[in-house]
Amino acid sequence: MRILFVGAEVAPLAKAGGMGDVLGALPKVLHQLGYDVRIIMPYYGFLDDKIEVPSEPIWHSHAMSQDFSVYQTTLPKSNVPLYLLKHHSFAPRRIYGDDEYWRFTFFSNAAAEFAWNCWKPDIIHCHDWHTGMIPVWMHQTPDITTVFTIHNLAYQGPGRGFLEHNTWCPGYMDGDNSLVAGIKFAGRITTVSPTYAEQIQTPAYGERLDGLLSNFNHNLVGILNGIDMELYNPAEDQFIHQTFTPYTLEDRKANKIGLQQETGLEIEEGAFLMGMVTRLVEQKGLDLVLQMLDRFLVHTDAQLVVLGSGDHYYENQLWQLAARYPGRVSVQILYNDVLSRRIFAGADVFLMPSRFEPCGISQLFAMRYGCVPIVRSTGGLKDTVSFYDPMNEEGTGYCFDHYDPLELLFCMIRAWEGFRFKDDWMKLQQRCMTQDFSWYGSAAEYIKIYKELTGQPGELTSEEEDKISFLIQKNISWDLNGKGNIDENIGEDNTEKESTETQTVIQEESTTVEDEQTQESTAPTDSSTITSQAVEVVTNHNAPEIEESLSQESSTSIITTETEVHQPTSDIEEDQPKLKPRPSISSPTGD
Ligand SMILES: Nc1ncnc2c1ncn2[C@@H]1O[C@H](COP(=O)(O)OP(=O)(O)O[C@H]2O[C@H](CO)[C@@H](O)[C@H](O)[C@H]2O)[C@@H](O)[C@H]1O
Repeated sequence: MRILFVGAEVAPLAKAGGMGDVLGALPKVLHQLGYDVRIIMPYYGFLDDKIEVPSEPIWHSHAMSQDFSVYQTTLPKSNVPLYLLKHHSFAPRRIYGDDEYWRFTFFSNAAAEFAWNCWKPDIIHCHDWHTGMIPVWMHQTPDITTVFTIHNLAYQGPGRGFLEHNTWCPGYMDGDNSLVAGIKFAGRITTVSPTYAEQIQTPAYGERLDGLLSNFNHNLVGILNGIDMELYNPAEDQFIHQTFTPYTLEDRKANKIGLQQETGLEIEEGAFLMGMVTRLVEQKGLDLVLQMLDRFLVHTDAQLVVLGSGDHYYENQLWQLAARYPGRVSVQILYNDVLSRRIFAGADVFLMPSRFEPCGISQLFAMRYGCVPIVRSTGGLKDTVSFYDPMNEEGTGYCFDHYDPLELLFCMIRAWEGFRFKDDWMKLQQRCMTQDFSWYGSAAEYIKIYKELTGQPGELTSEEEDKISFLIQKNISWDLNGKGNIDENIGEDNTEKESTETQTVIQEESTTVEDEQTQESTAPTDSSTITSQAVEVVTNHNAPEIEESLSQESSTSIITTETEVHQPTSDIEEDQPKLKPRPSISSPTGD
């Protein structure tokens, strides 16, 4: 089956938020499971710094009276073919900007031409408003069907008037803007969590489309996002101060100290350190934080580090907060992947009190790095963070229901108290870190949809089921993807060799990013745990064959990785100063 992903962001090459994470990870997993999946994205001006692209394009054509070319390369750390669509409007070194309606309408149009005339897929998987017109155009192409994923209903794209003026709106087209067009004409509509799929059918979350979505609910399904567990692995992450696993949480402390040092916070190992990594927009619940933080800080030893950029209103408010609490509140107004990882690895808790949240990826990264989430139970946050019950040693985070500053305050107080019970806290962190946030389970749901839409039974083969359960086991067991010597237990395995190669590459880059800060990059392991988990893994009778077929895939991946792994992950990030110890308030210019 041939699947073409079309989207504006693809991590680690071009990412402004969570959609980029999805397009950078899900295709890799589908490819690993044997599907011919490819991605097309704009050839942004900053991509040449991040990836090697052949000098000759593979195809030329035109759309909306404009010429464009397509270049072919590979998604970093994978064998997934990646097509880059080149046009002068994408030459500026940014993803979004004033002319984004025109640019992305053009991008969709050119991607449709590509699918009709260059590489014809069975399925086009479209993402957000940027690609909403593709299902309309494909409506009369019977051998190409579409899946349309809504990452955020709040952004709906250009209206009907703009679309009619700039591109082809066929007579049968119906819909007021590009997002609505996608909803009405897609073969299947998906959104990124089951709870959000329910919520958007109600006036409170429907962004005026609740009626439409209720009408289409037979065609709407919520599939939870995952994360790239390989790229975000605290046991191997060379961008953090000290690698660690759930079984070596003592080592995590070095990350807390390092974070306090480089963000200008008081160096206090016992302080309750809260982190936020977020776009600074209304959605993310910043007004709740701003309303109650004074009260919390006055009565506790808490510290807060915020990394984000977005609305000036929130930037200003956060700066003022940092000015009132020097050494206790640090506000970093920038986009920086390295610092985000260090916050996940160093903070004790992660704040995400969102007004609404389609899924949320940041809380998944936080849990993966043992940073306990404090969330409002809405959308995907409700589906991914479970209520912490210390008595029964269950749950993974602190949750509150109503969008109310006092509820957030109580929740933070509970977390601050819980933090004093060190043994329980460590178990809570371990539970967070051993959740399955991989893409495998969700990829299976997408595969079923792709199959149904192409006229096959909407179920997995037994071989696919075996492979997926093996891979899930591998991800949560902290051995195969960590530094365990699992190869002694299940046949031939390239894991160790690969990690050494990857480490060398990343270590080199780490030196540049950290400005000559030297670090010991040991990956601690607990051999007894690893051995017992290894025994668990080998009980899967198909494990050796599956492992062998997968190791072929991943060993080639490493080779393609070398040039790309070490690149900065955002177009915005590269214009930012390198990370150094800094005072607690930073301006966008880094002054
Ligand atoms: N200043 C900064 N520096 C470095 N990294 C930063 C950053 N600001 C944000 N990020 C990163 O960007 C991503 C944000 O993803 P989220 O899913 O949490 O929210 P977002 O609203 O962008 O995504 C939307 O799409 C995704 C994907 O479907 C949904 O999960 C989500 O609910 C929906 O709102 C994370 O990887 C985070 O670490």
